[in-house]
Amino acid sequence: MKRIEKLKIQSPLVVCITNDVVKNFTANGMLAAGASPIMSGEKAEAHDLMHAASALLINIGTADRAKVELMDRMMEAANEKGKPIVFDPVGYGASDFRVDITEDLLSRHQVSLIKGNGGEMLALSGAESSLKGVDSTEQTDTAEIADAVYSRFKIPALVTGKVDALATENGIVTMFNGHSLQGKITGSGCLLGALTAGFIGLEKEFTAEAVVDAVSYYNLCAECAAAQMSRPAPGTFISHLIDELYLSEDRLLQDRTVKGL
Ligand SMILES: Nc1ncnc2c1ncn2[C@@H]1O[C@H](COP(=O)(O)OP(=O)(O)O)[C@@H](O)[C@H]1O
Ligand SMILES: Cc1ncsc1CCOP(=O)(O)O
Repeated sequence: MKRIEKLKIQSPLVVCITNDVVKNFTANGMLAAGASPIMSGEKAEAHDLMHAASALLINIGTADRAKVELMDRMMEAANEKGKPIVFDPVGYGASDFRVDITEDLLSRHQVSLIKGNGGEMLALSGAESSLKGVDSTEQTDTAEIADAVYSRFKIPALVTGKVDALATENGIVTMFNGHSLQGKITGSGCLLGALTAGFIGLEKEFTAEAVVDAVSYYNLCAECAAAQMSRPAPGTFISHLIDELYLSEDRLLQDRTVKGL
């Protein structure tokens, strides 16, 4: 079965421990694409939720001390049950708190994919980075950044931007789809993290193909969304993007532009 069809039929359950800004947008985007999101605020339900789930998303965008405990318990349960984890270090480098919690969680749990924008991921690699809050102003090539993060952690690394890059033990894949309006709505990268967890969850473990399809499908839907609009602008783009995630099918992936897979 093709991957998009499989997502829509199997609807993998993804536990999303994500930030307060994007919860609603993430849930709507996941549902539209065919996945089944569940958000949680209670660590006591970690084992039950991760038993039923196909994957876990951890996004530190509005983490506080209590949420870090929740993330810790969810990651522990996911590792125990062999469920893949996607980790999104939103705003890494913007504060010592974000750096400390990321380093701690990544040192104590096994993660299948780390994903973030250029600024976050360059900082995570240990280099000087330009980040303004949660937004990247980084000009460094995303492929170079992905490679640097992979070299540091030996965990597959996805770096987003105009060009997206995935680094794994097999080298670098670059992906060229997407629309500039994705950079003008909040939660664009966060939703991609959740979708990626759904695509990896379908396969039960990380595969580069699943991540490349997740990124390409999302970005091609964004291109289609913008093409529907007579005056492309952020407000209506959000609705069109959700609609395209719902309406599009596997054949859309024939239009993807990918190098290195
Ligand atoms: N200028 C752009 N052109 C095409 N796609 C983009 C552009 N900026 C961001 N994207 C896409 O938007 C999504 C989010 O990327 P990004 O803006 O880097 O993340 P974040 O929202 O975490 O800062 C990715 O799918 C990426 O490919
Ligand atoms: C604005 C903001 N502040 C904390 S988390 C967040 C959302 C960031 O979402 P994204 O990185 O996907 O644009």
